[in-house]
Amino acid sequence: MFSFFKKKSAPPDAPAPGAVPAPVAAPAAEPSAAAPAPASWWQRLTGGAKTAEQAPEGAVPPAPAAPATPPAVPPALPATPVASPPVAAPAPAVGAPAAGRGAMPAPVSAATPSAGAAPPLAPAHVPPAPPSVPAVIAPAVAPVVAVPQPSPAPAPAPARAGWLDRLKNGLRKTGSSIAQVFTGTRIDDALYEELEAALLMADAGVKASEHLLADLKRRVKDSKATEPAAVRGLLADALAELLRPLERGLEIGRHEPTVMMVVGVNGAGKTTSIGKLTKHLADADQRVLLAAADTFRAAAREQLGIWADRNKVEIVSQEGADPAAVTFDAVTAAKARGRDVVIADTAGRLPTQLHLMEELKKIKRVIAKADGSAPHEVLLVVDGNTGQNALAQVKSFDEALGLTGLIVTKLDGTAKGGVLAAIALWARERAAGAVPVYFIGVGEKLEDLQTFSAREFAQALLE
Ligand SMILES: Nc1nc2c(ncn2[C@@H]2O[C@H](COP(=O)(O)OP(=O)(O)OP(=O)(O)O)[C@@H](O)[C@H]2O)c(=O)[nH]1
Repeated sequence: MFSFFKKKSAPPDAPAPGAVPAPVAAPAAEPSAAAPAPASWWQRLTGGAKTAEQAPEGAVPPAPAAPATPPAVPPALPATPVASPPVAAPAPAVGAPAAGRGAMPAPVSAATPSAGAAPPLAPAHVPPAPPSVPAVIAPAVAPVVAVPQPSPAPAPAPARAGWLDRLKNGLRKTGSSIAQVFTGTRIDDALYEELEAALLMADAGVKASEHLLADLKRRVKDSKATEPAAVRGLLADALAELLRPLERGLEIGRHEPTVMMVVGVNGAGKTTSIGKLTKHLADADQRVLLAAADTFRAAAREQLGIWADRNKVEIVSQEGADPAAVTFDAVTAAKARGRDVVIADTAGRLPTQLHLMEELKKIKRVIAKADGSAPHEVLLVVDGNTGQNALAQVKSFDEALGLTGLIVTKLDGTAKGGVLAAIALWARERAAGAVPVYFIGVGEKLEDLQTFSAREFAQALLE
């Protein structure tokens, strides 16, 4: 079973979890500091917050024309929202009852969008009614929230074993694997030198390699270890400790909707990761709306459209439009329709392409005009194959946009996974705190997007 999200911990200023009421009639208004903390997706799932306030897709108005440019100020009603044509999608039956996951019937009351709140924007296609809350996990009691814990046990559950093997195989693809260093009989300078070389080969970089070696020597001394095999265990501890600040679960539900902006260089795996993420969100009864903010590359829009069709979620997409305008309309529509999550897929770009980086900043600014608290996540997708270059990308995109999370892809095919140690070391010095690695990609299949566990990753790197 794919375990994707952790239960959200209560925000520091929120009332005690038990006192958090399920938002039974949440409007699409921007959250204010004084408002009670909204329930997480998990809370809504277990607290039954999906209620009649949801406008069924049957109430979606027809598609008008798209704006040429993003509005300068956030209008209550966008004058000309995006009309995105269906992307080779068979139109699902409008108003059809939800099938599959839930035991409870889909909402049937079609709330007509109010004239003052709902923008007349239409999605590329209208998915069936949202899946209902499975009865088996809908207790009426207030939900319990818990802080995500790093997995303490090195022995993975069978479900994780498959992808862990792929991760290990990928990370093993170096001529001198780190594990080989510990096959000798003595702990001496030669062992440490070999280890440093192996860490550098794994693209941990000079600073992180030196940090790990110094930490390891201290641990060896403290534990009075005498066998190289024991040193390997101590290195796993040191690495897991270094990586731990990167381990944090993605929270959904603090905002309605949670708006995510996904950025990265060309081919990093943005669209694929969005597709996988969308699938898992949809499976968790989250109503997702995608924004195809790569408006110039037809293939990019089509690829996202295919994921939207597959997952039966809405997409806002328009060829040649301003990416910021498309994103603005997507956020506005999601707010009006009470969607849970908006994910904006942006075009790939190098951080050195300054005009394109300016475009990303503009998208971010315009999202904030549509929803003052958004974007709630600015996610950078980096290709693990790029090694130290991934660190450079993280730094550059962070400087331009202020990242809130990372997705590191293609770790199934790289020997350069050590770069995560370099990212972790950099994150220690970051004024705004560590940027978490929400997910890692270990293949092209749906189940190959996994949550990041510092301990598991450390073990995999050292095998
Ligand atoms: N092996 C492997 N391949 C991946 C992974 N994630 C993505 N890919 C592949 O990487 C390629 C590029 O992925 P895309 O999702 O198109 O990348 P993108 O960042 O959206 O690309 P642009 O839109 O051109 O910027 C595709 O062939 C994906 O299947 C992963 O974790 N492992």
